[in-house]
Amino acid sequence: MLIIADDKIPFLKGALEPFADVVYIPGASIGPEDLNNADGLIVRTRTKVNEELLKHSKVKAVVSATIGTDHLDIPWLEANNIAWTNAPGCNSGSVKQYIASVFSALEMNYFPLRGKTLGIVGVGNVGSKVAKAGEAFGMRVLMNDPPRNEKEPDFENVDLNVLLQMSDVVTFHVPLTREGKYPTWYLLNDTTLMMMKRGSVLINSSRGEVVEERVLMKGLSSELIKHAVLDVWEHEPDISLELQERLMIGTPHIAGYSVDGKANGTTAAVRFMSQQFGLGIDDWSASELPVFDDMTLTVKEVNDRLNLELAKLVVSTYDVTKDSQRLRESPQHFESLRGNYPVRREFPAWQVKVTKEHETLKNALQLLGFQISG
Ligand SMILES: NC(=O)c1ccc[n+]([C@@H]2O[C@H](COP(=O)([O-])OP(=O)(O)OC[C@H]3O[C@@H](n4cnc5c(N)ncnc54)[C@H](O)[C@@H]3O)[C@@H](O)[C@H]2O)c1
Ligand SMILES: O=C(O)[C@H](O)[C@H](O)COP(=O)(O)O
Repeated sequence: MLIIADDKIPFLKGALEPFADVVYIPGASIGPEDLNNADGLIVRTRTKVNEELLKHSKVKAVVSATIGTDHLDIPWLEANNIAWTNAPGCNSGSVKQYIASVFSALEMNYFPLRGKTLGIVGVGNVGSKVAKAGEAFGMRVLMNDPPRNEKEPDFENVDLNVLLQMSDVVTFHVPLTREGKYPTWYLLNDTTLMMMKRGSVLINSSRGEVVEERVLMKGLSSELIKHAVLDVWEHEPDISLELQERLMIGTPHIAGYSVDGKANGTTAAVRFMSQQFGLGIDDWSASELPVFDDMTLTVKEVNDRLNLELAKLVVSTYDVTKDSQRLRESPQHFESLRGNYPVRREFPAWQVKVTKEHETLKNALQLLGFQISG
C-alpha cells in the first residue's frame, strides 16, 4: 500500500509505516505524477484535491488534517467513490486561544472589553468556543448562524445586519462557500460594511475571501472600523502590504497552529486511514506533545481591572502580537513563517495557581479552559 502525505503534518512519521510505504511531499507540490500508484492521500490546506490531481490515480481515501475543506472538491470525490474526511474541531481550541490573545491585545491597547458586545458570525466548533472567550472577558455575546437557526429551534440567532449594528467587536468563523442558501463569499461587502457600528473592531480568522479586502480598507479609512485583525487574506500568501500597514494585527494564517490542534488533526487522519484500509489502529493518538519547563502561572494580587489580569495570563501562553510583528518584518515569508511556526500549547495544557479567593477570575479562567489550582 502507498500513502502520499503532506510533509508538514507533525506526529505522522512512523504511524502508518508498519502498514504502508509513506512518501512525504510539500503540500503545494503534490501533483498527479506522485499519485499514480497511491492508495491514500493525507493533506492539509495547501493541496488542491480535485479531478486534475486524482483522475489518473487509484486513490481510494483522502483525509485533510484540518478543519477547512474548501481545498477539496467534495462533489467530485463523492461522485468518484473516493472516501474523504476532514478533522472537525481539531484546532478550534487553538483559534479560541488566538482570539483570546486578540482580546488581550485590545485590553492592553485601551479598548476595554467588559460590558461591550461581541458579534460572532458562524457558531460551529470555533465560534462556540470563541463565545466562551467573549464571556470570560465580560462581553455580551450575539450569534449569527442561519444554517444552525434552521435546524435548532433553541438557537438564538441574531440577524446579520442587527448583529453588525450592535457589535463592538465582530468576528467571523464561517466556512468559505460560494453557493447554497447561505454563501459566505464576501460576507463583508459594501452593503454589510454600512451596517457596522462606528468605531468597531473586525476580526477574520476564517477564510480570506469572507471579507472583501477593498471594502475593509474603505472601512478603516473612514474609521467606521477602528481596528482590524486578519489571520487569513484574500490572496495569501501574496498579501496586500497596503492593508497590512493598516491592521492592528495581521498574522500568516496560524490561528489554528497550536501543537495540540495539529496533533488532533493528525490523530483524525491516521484513524481515518486505519478505518478505510482496516489497519487496526482506529484508536491511534498523537502523543508526547512538547512541554515547556514551567507551565504553571501564578496570580498573587488581582488588579482592579480584572480583564488586564486575564490578558496577562493569556499573553503568557500565547502573544498574537509577536506573530503579527514577525509577518510585518517579512511579509514575503508568509509560508515559511507557517512552516517554521514556534511551539504553542493551548490553555488546557497550562495550570493557573490563584492564591487568593477570586471567584470572578476563576470563572473567567475556567471559561478559557485553563487548569486551575489554588
Ligand atoms: N485561521 C485558521 O487557522 C483556522 C483554524 C480553524 C478553522 N478555520 C476556519 O474557520 C472557519 C470555522 O471553522 P469551524 O471549525 O468552526 O467550522 P464549523 O463547520 O464547525 O462551523 C462553521 C459554522 O458556520 C455556520 N455558517 C455557514 N454558513 C454561514 C453563514 N452564511 N452565516 C453564518 N454562519 C454560517 C455553519 O452553520 C457552522 O455552524 C472555517 O472557515 C475554517 O476553515 C481557520
Ligand atoms: O482549516 C484549518 O484547519 C485551518 O485553516 C488550518 O490552520 C490550516 O492549516 P494548513 O493546512 O494551511 O497548514
